[in-house]
Amino acid sequence: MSIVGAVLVAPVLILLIRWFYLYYGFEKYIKNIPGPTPLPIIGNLHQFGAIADELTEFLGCRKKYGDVFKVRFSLDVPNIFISNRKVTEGILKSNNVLDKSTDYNFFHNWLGAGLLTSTDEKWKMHRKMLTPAFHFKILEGFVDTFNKFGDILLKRLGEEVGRPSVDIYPHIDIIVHLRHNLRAQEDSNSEYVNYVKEILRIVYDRTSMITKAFDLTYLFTSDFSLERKVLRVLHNFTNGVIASRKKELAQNGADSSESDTETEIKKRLSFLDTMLQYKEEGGIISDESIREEVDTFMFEGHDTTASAISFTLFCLANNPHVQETVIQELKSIFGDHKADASSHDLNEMKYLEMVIKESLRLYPPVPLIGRHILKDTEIDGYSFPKGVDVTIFVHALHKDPTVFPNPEKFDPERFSFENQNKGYAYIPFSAGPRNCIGQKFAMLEMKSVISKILRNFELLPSIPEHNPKLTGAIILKSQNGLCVRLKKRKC
Ligand code: HEM
Repeated sequence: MSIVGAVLVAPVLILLIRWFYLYYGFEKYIKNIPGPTPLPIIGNLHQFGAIADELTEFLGCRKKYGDVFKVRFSLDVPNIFISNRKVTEGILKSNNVLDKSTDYNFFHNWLGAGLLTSTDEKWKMHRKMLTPAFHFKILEGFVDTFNKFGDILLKRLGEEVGRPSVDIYPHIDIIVHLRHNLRAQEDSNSEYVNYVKEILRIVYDRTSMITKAFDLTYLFTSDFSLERKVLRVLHNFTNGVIASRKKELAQNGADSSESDTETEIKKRLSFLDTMLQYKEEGGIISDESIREEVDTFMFEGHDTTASAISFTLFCLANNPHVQETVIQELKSIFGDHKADASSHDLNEMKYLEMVIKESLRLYPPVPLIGRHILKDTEIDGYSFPKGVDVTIFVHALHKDPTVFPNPEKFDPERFSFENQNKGYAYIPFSAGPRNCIGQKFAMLEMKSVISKILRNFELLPSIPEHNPKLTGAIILKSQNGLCVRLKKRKC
């Protein structure tokens, strides 16, 4: 063999040896777990990467192999998919399984080690520091802001009245983003929003496409340079938000009397203030860490909430009896008054909360949650050896017919007062120590936006009938939009 031939063959041989070594190393512990047969080096990437809709493929595996199955996406580690409630509980409750799975590494260039992606002491410290920013009393302060942006949304939706079919998602998406981000409001094309979409697409592709999954081959794709450009814009943007807030605090002080606009900025960024004050008082947190948290919250707080609101509106449009019951509840709270909802009013919307919960069951905005196993772990007869990734397959977990009879049916009564406790069979906000820090905030915002829309518009099924095509392994979306019809409500 020539020297050139040897140079080309040697790396492939090394990769093959490494793959077989790791494959058999893990396989002896997880051979009782079924799954599709992998190919050397690329594992099962060829089976998932080539199709646009991984979620459907995973559901296919769930059907074929059961509620615990294995897949190999990466060069090194198997990924065990779980939609079994007992095993889910064992994983999410464990203090030994707090690290995120290998896939989350693709977020690092953007989010660094923010709350979603960080581990160990840094995560513990930041979680403790940021938890007070989500106290009920602080959240109450956001209600006026929700109302203000709800009014902008009503104006936009008013222009769609009478059309046979309106995709509701882009309207909700833009309002949720704008509400979180003052500077995006100044940018009518919302460059920031578009760049967030682009980075999510890049991260998603990296989790599923052979050419993009490996660092070495990724270097030669067009996404490599695009990602750098997108990150420059996103990080500059966030740094700008932080710098202007720092300046305001320096000029006015946190407690100084403020104009309406200033108060609003402060409310919207109160978790940022928490970090800036912590630093001011001598706490150790770098500017880079603050930036990572702001990016993390902007991501976690937007796309999830926009997805949840849009799917709930779609469910309401297609379930007129449920919509009517929500309207009766709203009438009992507001009577004939046109006033905006207060935080007390939002807390009274018990049936609407059941509706939102049922929508989060059928359409969980985070359909997959990943963890990395750091210590050999045994749960309910399954071995999870150190080094494997596990994925809690929330989308499938939520359709367990033993907990949710007739699981495809939209039925808010499943969450009535006496039916509240679903344990680990229902986890739209995850559960255990790494659950969603923003869940109460999200529920308040969802109730505010949805009740405002329903008080002004009747939601009807679109013409022609619309069937969403679910997609998205990071955030659940519909490939063909979420279409409804809007009619001005007379009451
Ligand atoms: C309907 C809306 C929302 C849903 C369904 C949702 C769901 C989730 C889920 C499933 C996780 C766990 C992710 C994982 O382990 O990979 C999570 C974590 C997180 N969420 Fe949410 N979320 C929502 C809204 C929000 C909002 C509004 C915020 C902030 C304002 C937020 C901030 C976070 C953060 C920072 C984490 C990481 C927590 C940690 O690891 O300590 N989320 N969320």
